[in-house]
Amino acid sequence: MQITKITTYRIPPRWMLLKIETDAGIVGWGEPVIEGRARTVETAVHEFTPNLIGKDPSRINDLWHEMYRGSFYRGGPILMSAIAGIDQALWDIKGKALGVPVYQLLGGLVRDKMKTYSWVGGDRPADVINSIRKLRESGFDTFKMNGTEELAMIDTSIAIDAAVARVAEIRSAFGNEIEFGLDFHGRVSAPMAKVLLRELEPYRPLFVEEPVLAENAEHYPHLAACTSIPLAAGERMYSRWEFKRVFEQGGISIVQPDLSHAGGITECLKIGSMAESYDVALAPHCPLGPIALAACLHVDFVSHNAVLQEQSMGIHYNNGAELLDYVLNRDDFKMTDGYIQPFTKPGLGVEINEERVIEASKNAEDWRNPIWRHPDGSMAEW
Ligand SMILES: O=C(O)[C@H](O)[C@@H](O)[C@@H](O)[C@H](O)CO
Ligand SMILES: [Mg+2]
Repeated sequence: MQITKITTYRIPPRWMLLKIETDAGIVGWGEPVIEGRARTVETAVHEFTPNLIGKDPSRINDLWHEMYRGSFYRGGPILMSAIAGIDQALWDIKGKALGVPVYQLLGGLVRDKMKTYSWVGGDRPADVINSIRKLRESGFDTFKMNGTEELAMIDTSIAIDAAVARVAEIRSAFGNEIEFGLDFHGRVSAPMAKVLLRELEPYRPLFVEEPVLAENAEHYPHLAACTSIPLAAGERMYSRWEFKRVFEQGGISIVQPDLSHAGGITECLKIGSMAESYDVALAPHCPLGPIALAACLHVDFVSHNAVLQEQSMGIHYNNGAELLDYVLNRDDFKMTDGYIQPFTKPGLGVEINEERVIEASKNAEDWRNPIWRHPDGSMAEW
């Protein structure tokens, strides 16, 4: 079999799908994207393309190394997202060619269903109580929200109390019938993270995500030493070589590699198994579309230390299209009480509605994350 064509489709709300065609008529789909840099990743995909046309798509490992090691300058969000989408599509092709779901090619199921969580509260966490109430009706009991709005490097007790009050309100409304993670979203400096973690301790969040920016990872062990709250990170780390330093120094209890940012199924499977050897849990990051989520789930279904899966249904970013809008058969994702059942179809197990994708790609807007500023006019982390 040979790769004959690679096509990319930038589509609302802020995703990109990639289609790899072969001379055997088998097609694979991937989802390479960095939110806000779709065009840059698209260029990176098409820079890899000439070297992929004519190649045997079954040689996923060799193609992965050629894309990764063949670039003198390697790693980082753009190249690793381009590689991720191509890798996902190659696994989709392999599963379809052999007539089995990808997880069967990775050793088969370690679980019968995968637990997911839902976002609530939006960019500026508000109205979370009603959102949680609504989502509980569809069986969810685990949620995630932003832990705070923008925060100065050294902020006030009022700002800290506002963040804590929101969490206290959730606990008093639902007790321990629900669990929730708090995403600090890189908005919190190391000094403020220490204060917030201490004040949040009594409410036992399930985890605190990106307690500081990924580039300040050296703080993870110190922050972990001053709290019992599990710390989570990973969406802005892009390869084993970044994760290994975090495993070595300790401090992170849950890693969240993004299957569309960190080199795809091939790389994230390795990151997950490295994590297991450090007794670190795996909870893949996925605020994106259906192919990204499917790729995550195939890794979850074969990873002993996979504990939770992010999915973007109803997420505050999905304006203009929802998670399953481009999927021909919504039952590809069988969700009951917040759990997703294993795929049954070959490959990634999701049939893309290509007609809808092509239509939507015709006038897809370029999504950009908001630019936030502090009251004094200085840049704030979004
Ligand atoms: O945990 C999450 O989903 C992420 O922090 C998410 O909010 C960001 O990755 C966002 O997609 C960036 O544009
Ligand atoms: Mg996050």
